[in-house]
Amino acid sequence: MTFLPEPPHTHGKLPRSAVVLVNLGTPDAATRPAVRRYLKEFLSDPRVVEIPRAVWWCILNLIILPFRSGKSAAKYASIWTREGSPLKVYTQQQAQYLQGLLGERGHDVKVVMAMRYGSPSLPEVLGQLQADGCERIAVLPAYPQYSGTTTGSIYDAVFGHYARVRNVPELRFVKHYHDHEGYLGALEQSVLTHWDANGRPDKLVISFHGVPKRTLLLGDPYHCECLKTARLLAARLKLTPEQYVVTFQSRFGKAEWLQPYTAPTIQQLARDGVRRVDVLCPGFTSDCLETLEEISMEVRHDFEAAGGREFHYIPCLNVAPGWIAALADIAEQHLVGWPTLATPAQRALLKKEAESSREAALQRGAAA
Ligand SMILES: C=CC1=C(C)c2cc3[nH]c(cc4nc(cc5[nH]c(cc1n2)c(C)c5CCC(=O)O)C(CCC(=O)O)=C4C)c(C)c3C=C
Ligand SMILES: [Fe+2]
Ligand SMILES: [Fe+2]
Repeated sequence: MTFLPEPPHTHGKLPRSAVVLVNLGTPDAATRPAVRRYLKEFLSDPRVVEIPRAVWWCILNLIILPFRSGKSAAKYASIWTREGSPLKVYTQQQAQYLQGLLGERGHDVKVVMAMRYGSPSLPEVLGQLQADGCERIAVLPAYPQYSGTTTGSIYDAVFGHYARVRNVPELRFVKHYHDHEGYLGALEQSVLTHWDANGRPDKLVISFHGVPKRTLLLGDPYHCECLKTARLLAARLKLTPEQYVVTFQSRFGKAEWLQPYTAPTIQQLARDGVRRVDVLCPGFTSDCLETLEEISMEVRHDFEAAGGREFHYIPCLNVAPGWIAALADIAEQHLVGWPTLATPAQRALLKKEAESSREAALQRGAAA
């Protein structure tokens, strides 16, 4: 075992703190080879698929990758933007706005984003932070609900990277924020804004990404955290149990996943005469393939084909100001005790930097 080379040490240089916002990852392009590369890395993770390795290697390489890559690439093409994959574009913007807001709150903290699969990879980003002199790192997964398949896997990748590093920084990990006031408040605000503009549905469908049911039986808290998010959000929206339903989407493979499944539930609602459904996906903090294609295209079509009249997809939190404020609150709660608070002169500089980064982001948005 050899360790990675250390960056040169400079005496007297002030160590900095950093927040790494980590999301799942996405292909580099909406093409068959790029999607195949991404799926191979993602689906080879033993946290994601818990089948004996030799058996899974055969299924993955001989069946899944040859058949799924092309189909998935076509789906990605339907949501791709000029700037790239929505998941990556939003995560990048969130990191930028978070850096700006933490700066406005007086913190001298570097905020960067990383992807668990694909690029920019965790080893790449963590290596760069070390080169930049960051000796305190807070890892902030983009998943409000903890699951071993997602958050647990990010932890693995961080530990795996530092297992190869001699001078390991001080580390903190956000585990979950499924019941965080700021997160719930941002969700509530996005639903109310949608309802103010469009009226209310007959049923609100709160759809989370599924996981195999086996993981729940083996102790993964994800299902419980999803139900808690939904219950707390419904209470804020003053919904009765008849006015909303919690479902699980994106089933993969033949095994049973968490139920009820989103698509069949929504089809049944249409058959039962429910005229309008609104769908919210609070487990995703950025819009992505699973929301923009699966929910807003496929499930919308299923609902309408089954006789439903009005289907509304309520977008993810993305860069909503309330969400960026919640991210800043969550980050601050994990920075406690670290010397991130700047002097008045540094604060003025941070404020100026935040303003120019906000302007640059707005100009990029206007140009896109
Ligand atoms: C095979 C098992 C899978 C598990 C378990 C799983 C859990 C899981 N995933 C997310 C969030 C996202 N998943 C996304 C895409 C996606 N997910 C799987 C499979 C599992 N996910 C696949 C094969 C794919 C790729 C697309 C496809 O071919 O269908 C995405 C979107 C990525 C994007 O590029 O836009 C997200 C986000 C969570 C939160 C989760 C468990 C809690
Ligand atoms: Fe997934
Ligand atoms: Fe999907």
